[in-house]
Amino acid sequence: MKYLIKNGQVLDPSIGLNKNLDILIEDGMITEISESIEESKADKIYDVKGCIVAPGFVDLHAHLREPGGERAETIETGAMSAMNGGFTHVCAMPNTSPCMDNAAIITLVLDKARDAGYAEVLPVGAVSKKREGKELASIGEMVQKGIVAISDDGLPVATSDLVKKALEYCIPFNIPLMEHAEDLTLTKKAVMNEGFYSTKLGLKGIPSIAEDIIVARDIIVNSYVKGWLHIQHLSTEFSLNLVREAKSRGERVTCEVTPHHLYLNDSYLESFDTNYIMKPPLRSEKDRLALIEGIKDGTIDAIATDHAPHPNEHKNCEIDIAAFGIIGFETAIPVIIDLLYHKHGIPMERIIELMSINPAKIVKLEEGRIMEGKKADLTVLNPDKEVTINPDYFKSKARNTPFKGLRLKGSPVLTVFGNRFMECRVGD
Ligand SMILES: NC(=O)N[C@@H](CC(=O)O)C(=O)O
Ligand SMILES: [Zn+2]
Ligand SMILES: [Zn+2]
Repeated sequence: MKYLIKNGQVLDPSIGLNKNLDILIEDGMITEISESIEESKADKIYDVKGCIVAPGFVDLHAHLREPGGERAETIETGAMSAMNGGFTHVCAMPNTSPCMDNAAIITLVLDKARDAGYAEVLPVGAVSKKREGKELASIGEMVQKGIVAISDDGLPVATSDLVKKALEYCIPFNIPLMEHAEDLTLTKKAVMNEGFYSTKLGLKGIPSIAEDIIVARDIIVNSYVKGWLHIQHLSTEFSLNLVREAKSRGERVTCEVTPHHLYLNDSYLESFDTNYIMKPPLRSEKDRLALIEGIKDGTIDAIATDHAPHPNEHKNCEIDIAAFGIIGFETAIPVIIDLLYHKHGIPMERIIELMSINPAKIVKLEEGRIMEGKKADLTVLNPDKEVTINPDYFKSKARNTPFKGLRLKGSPVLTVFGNRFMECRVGD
């Protein structure tokens, strides 16, 4: 099959490309890019006038739940949902059951992802065996199978000793240790950010220092061993400053933030809706604005969804027993384009850097350049199309989103990865 993507604004900041161009794709490869390509050359034509054609978006942080959590999501539904949201690559966190802590299970995940044939799945191996925080998992063997990072996500790396060993172990493989920064001694039975709203609502708070203490610990260890630390779902102003300072000292520290921590704050908990419950919790307005500053000044490397599907019964319950986490693939582009591009005037190039170029670099992807002779790896989005988010269109099995019914400006339109094409639909 030959596909022609016509009339899009092709934007690839990594090679300084910003031009209205047509793209011809044959057998999954880009064979021609030029100002006007004859329609007769293609079997199928997508006219994407008014849309941005960007290198495929890469999500550094997602939970696909397989094996073990298939009632919430499978690798197939997760990878399909990712493509419907505009992602061509997603990193799968290892908190499955059994946990992704050995070569055999990494192979299983990759086989299932290949059979599914949607977004490419990049597995992240556990730091410790069974994520118990006692001894290192078989990291070397997992690297051979294709893990792109290690993380005990859902939990912090348990001890300074383990952080040190894990960072040292990763140096020859040149992969990051991805940290879920939460000091568990400070977060027991807590449900939301500690502050004005937790006091007002009478809910037990998760203090911002629970995150900051672990970020500080890890930065100290990382500067000592000269490793590569990546902070996951960073949510506080203080942690952001720690990362900013580490970067200014030339240390190798990268970080991601989620669309929900950029868009929402802890005041939304007044609704008592369990779809506002996640880890880290939605923070104060001051923290949220600091994160937007971090987007503007370059401190933040990537936007990652932390797509965390849960079955309905784990959310349809009292707030203090609800599961933490929300789905994110299919709302990321509308939330980010509406907020960062339209409301904060952040250039589209910077958004593409945060959602494609930088995350692709972190997991060392070769694809993604919009050039003749390269594999087609594209995210097409319409920045001016308004959508009312409607989970009925979602490909994810789960429905735990706080963005249902929200009207947002910006929508994914088409995702292309090789021969895999998906026309996106996330709302009306
Ligand atoms: N973010 C969450 O609230 N939950 C994640 C775990 C995690 O990312 O820490 C999950 O696996 O459900
Ligand atoms: Zn986490
Ligand atoms: Zn996570």
